[in-house]
Amino acid sequence: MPVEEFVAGWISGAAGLILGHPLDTVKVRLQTQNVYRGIVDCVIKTYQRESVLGFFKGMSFPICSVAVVNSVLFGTYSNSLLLLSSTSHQDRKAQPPNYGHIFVAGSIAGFVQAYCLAPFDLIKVRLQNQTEPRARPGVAPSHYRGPLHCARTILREEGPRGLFRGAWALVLRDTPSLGLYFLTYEGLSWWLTSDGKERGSATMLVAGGFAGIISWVVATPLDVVKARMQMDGLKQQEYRGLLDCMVSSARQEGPGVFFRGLTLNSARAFPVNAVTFFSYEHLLRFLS
Ligand SMILES: CN(C)C(=N)NCCC[C@H](N)C(=O)O
Repeated sequence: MPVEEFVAGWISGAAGLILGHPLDTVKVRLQTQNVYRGIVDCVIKTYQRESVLGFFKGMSFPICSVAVVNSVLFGTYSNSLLLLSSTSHQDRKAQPPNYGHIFVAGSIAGFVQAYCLAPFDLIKVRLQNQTEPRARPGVAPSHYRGPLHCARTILREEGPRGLFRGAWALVLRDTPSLGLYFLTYEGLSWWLTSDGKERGSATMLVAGGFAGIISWVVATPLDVVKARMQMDGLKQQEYRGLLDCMVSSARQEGPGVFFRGLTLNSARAFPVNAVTFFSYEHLLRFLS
């Protein structure tokens, strides 16, 4: 089992995460809170109330967990592809990719990583949604004082299952969208690289960026449902399940609700995933 795929996945994921977190915070708030008139309004209110630090709420935990999550994603993808096509990362560069195998391996990786990601993502979303300014004397503290306090509080208030709120929506979001993610990356990389040549840095950046945009466009409707399910239960429980969340969100806010955060998801997807694939490929070359 190629260990370097796991290591490269971890480091590249951390690089992408730091780059995209501020936009991710704005997106999560727009998807779950009906108090903003749009992206600019949310950015201004966040800055005024919480300063620039508000955009980085909930980032420390994903920086640690990305080690697990991204190495599981890239490691499972690469090893599933190895099983399906019996070719290593090096051999695959010399022959045309089998797109069916790539989609299936990406979907398996998406399914597996969604389960690892679920509790970390839930904690990130809960912390990102705390709009109180930093704790000061005389100002009421936030419900959660940090990632570990958040995990402990969820366990106490909602039980162990509380940590997996929204996990099904996450699995449904990531299984097909990650199949598409790797399919787009491999397809574009193959198309942009002349026969017999090594994949170039510009190719990695462009293919990674478009893989991010296409997969996030497809993933956004379930991303909205996932974020709402994850916030459900904090005050009271509003939804009876995934389907109920979809139906009542559409009834109350119209079908457009499923595209909330689409612009931000697409805007952050290009740089985040360009950097992720670029560092992943270069780290793999360096490690193997
Ligand atoms: C559509 N989805 C869920 C994905 N493409 N996921 C994989 C890329 C994740 C990357 N850290 C990002 O946040 O874009």
